[in-house]
Amino acid sequence: VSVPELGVETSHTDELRSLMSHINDWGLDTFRIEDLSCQRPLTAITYKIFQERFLLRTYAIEPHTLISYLLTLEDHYQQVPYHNKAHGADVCQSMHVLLNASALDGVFTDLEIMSAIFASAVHDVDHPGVTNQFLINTRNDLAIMYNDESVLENHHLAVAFKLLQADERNIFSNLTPKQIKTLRKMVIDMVLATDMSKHMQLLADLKTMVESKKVTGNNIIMLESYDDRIQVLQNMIHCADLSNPTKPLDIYIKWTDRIMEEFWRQGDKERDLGLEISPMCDRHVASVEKHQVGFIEFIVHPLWETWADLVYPDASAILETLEQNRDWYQARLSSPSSSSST
Ligand SMILES: COc1ccc(/C(C)=N/OCCC(=O)N2CCOCC2)cc1OC1CCCC1
Ligand SMILES: [Mg+2]
Ligand SMILES: [Zn+2]
Repeated sequence: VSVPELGVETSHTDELRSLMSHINDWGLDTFRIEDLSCQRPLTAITYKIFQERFLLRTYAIEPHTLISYLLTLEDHYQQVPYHNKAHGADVCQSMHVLLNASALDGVFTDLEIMSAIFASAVHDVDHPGVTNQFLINTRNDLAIMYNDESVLENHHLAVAFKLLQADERNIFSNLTPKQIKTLRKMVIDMVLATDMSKHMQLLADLKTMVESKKVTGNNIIMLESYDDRIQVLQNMIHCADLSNPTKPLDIYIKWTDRIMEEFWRQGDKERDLGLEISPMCDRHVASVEKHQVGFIEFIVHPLWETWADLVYPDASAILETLEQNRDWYQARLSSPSSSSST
């Protein structure tokens, strides 16, 4: 069974191929890839990364099996404003770039790298566009199923692994049982770490690691235990998940428009249900710029500053862009407020 060169059927092959040649660059325009890939950004990007890292050869993965899994995975992302297949594709590509930090050169095994790319691609599959708290407050079946604990993140994992059970989609069929066991544990640990309620603990542990950072002669980070290795991978997927404010401003603004629309639709549901409207979810009380400045000040910058310390100087340019973007939103705060999309 033959597969198209870029993994997806498109009439824009030349343009898509040229865009894909920037797969290793921070700030790749996921929205343009969404259009050029005929609405298949997750399949196109993940397929390219697997090829770029020779993972099909290393793990004897059939191209059509990988495409079949990725297309089905992509179809299981819901059509919600933010947590859709474009976000999955964006986090996957961002993780791919973070893994290339020179401070991490040769640190992770191929299995750990494949686990990280796979975890990123699947990390929000079947996201319903509402928060864990909303699912808990409305006694949603998912909250009942997962006893209010990391409800969404447990669901994303269950869906991702269930899709692997079909032979024609089982991309890990040629891994040894031990490899599959290790990959499954690492993917679970990484996706569960994208639950925002784990943020403070993750960041505290990362800071401790940075303070006691051990490096080799040429500034490569030394990670001896599984706990140390998975902690770095968990922080990487968390950084990738919270990377929108570190991207070129025009791309960041598009992500802001999407997350706000998703939050406001949740607020609309809460209003209709007579529930208290969650913070930032009331479209009639919008302060988009203020919330983004707060998000960067209290969550995103502390995380990325610590990450930039760990892999110094690899993430310095990213931190620079984050600070410029914060200043841009800050400046709009003091001037007469106008919608963030203009
Ligand atoms: C571009 O703006 C944003 C991008 C991403 C995110 C978040 C929180 N991503 O976190 C991953 C888990 C997640 O999505 N959750 C779990 C907690 O509740 C929120 C939904 C928030 C953003 O902006 C928010 C904050 C300031 C105004 C709106
Ligand atoms: Mg998530
Ligand atoms: Zn996410």
